[in-house]
Amino acid sequence: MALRNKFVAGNWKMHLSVAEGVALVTELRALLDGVAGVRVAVAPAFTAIHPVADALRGSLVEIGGQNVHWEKQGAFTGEVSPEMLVEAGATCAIVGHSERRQLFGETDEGVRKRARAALDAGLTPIVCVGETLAERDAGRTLEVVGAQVRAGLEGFDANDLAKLAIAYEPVWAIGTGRTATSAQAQEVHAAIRAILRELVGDAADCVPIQYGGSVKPENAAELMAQPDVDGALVGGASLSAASFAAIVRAARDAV
Ligand SMILES: O=C(CO)COP(=O)(O)O
Repeated sequence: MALRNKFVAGNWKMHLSVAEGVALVTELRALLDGVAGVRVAVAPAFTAIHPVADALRGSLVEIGGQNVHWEKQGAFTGEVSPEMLVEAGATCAIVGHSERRQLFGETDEGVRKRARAALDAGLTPIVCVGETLAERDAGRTLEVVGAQVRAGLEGFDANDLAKLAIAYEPVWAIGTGRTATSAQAQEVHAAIRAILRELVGDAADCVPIQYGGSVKPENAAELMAQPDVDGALVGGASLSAASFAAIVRAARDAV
């Protein structure tokens, strides 16, 4: 699968102060010295993006926002624009995380607008999709995830898709210690790839699809050995430089 590099991103969520974040990436860049062929990013809280970017200057580790608004500026209290993220040093932005959808009412339409604006500003959107446990138990996983993918990417062409990533994060696996099996992940990733192929043909093969949900050094290699699992979006295990670096190495080795 030389068509796409593995892409591993750490979502720090509402964790780590500026000092803790800077210390973590200082250790991380040393641990990843010489590790090539994998795209790596960390997504700190907004307040830590600039200092963490400074601490990563000259390293291959990139910075992401945990969310991004679609307007450039204006009366949108609590939001951050794509241009602001770029200025602070970010190169990517998570959009549509299940915590945003479930706790803060974000919709597929908003996710699409955030992804569009991120792309237009030169950021790589990481578009998150995933089913709840009730939806999986009802046999609706592919229907729910498929609908999120189609709605979130409506109007996007092959050029756009070449510049974004998708993260499949089953809600029941996030922060629970309960990982999808590699076969469960592969099934959904392959279904997402099939939808992308319907939308943009062979360009679908270039889109990295990350898996997220209790990814740890112990399960990363098996997950990423699946043909359509192109990396990981890591929560808890990204809060330690050693475990995040181990997951990055697993991605590098799982060609
Ligand atoms: O939500 C996640 C990443 O965005 C996954 O979180 P955990 O790795 O802590 O399960």
